Amino acid sequence: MHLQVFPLQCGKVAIVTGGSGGIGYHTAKQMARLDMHVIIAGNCENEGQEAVRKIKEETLNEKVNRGKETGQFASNYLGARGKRGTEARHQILLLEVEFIHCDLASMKSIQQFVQQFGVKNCPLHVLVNNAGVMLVPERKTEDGFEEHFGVNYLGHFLLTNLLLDMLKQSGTHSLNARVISVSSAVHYVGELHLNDLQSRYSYSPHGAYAQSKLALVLFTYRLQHLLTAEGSFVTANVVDPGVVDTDLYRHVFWAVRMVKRITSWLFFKTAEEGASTSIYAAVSPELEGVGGTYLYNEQRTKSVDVSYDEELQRKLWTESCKMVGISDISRCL
Ligand SMILES: NC(=O)c1ccc[n+]([C@@H]2O[C@H](COP(=O)([O-])OP(=O)(O)OC[C@H]3O[C@@H](n4cnc5c(N)ncnc54)[C@H](O)[C@@H]3O)[C@@H](O)[C@H]2O)c1
Repeated sequence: MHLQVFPLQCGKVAIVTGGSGGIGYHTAKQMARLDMHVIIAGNCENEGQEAVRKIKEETLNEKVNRGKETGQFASNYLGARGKRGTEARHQILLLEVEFIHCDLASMKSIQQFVQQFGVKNCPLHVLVNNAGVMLVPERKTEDGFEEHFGVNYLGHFLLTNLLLDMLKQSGTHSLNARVISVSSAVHYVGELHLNDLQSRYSYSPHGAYAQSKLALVLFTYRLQHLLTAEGSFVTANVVDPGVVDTDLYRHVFWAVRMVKRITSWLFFKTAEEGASTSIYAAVSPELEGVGGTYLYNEQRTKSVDVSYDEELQRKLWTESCKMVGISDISRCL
């Protein structure tokens, strides 16, 4: 698959949830390649730090070469020998990619993450709501939400709302801040049970996963509606990465996993290919000022009919505000 090349994004800051592995890792890495400052938000410190180390290692040489070409980077930083050179190299390694703990299954952890990020006092240009779980056994998040709904949707709903002011402050007329939420083609068969969002009365892992991904689409369209209404320079789009060979399938029945292992080269995208639409949504100049779209294979396409139901979008938003206890409810309506 052809991966597009995008202009450098120097000075921009991005958060990628679940950036320690799979599609999120390659999204974070590609953004770091484009000179963005990337924060990986994840629920496992070891995996997060390992991802940071790998991204730095893999992107450093490219940056050095690019710097050599312009003659600036190398002389300013890496051209320096001895102690100054070591210090400069160290400084580069400290910058540009970092991990901050954020467990989307815990509202407290999400709030702590936002606080920690806020202390940095830096702008926020791109938020990629990428993290997700699929077909996990029936269980609840720390706050008692069904896990697919809680992690895939509600955690991102809260995170986005808590970061919204920072995104609004960072977006400009010519360079909008962007919110990208990673959904799935499974949303086409999803049903939103407003009277049973927690799947209390009937639970199936497939149904719960599909509902969470449909909720992300409805959320994105409602968010875009609200942002447009108040004239914010922030856009929200939703992405379908396709069928991608990652750890997401670890809870799938073992026989299916065996078949997947044998046939993955035939039917599955690599994680790097799977990240391409998220990156496109995050940085493509073609999408400047464009929001409320469903993107697949770097193209705009239609999501399921019910996702355009504005009444349903509004009801889900209101219900979500109640569930996460956002006090400033006027902002949510
Ligand atoms: N792989 C596919 O075929 C496919 C298809 C459609 C959509 N998606 C979506 O793409 C996104 C990325 O999935 P992937 O395929 O890279 O899977 P993956 O399992 O490799 O990555 C998921 C990431 O989410 C993180 N995560 C899980 N629970 C978390 C929590 N409580 N808090 C914070 N982070 C958490 C994991 O640590 C991991 O980094 C998911 O939203 C998934 O639903 C994937």
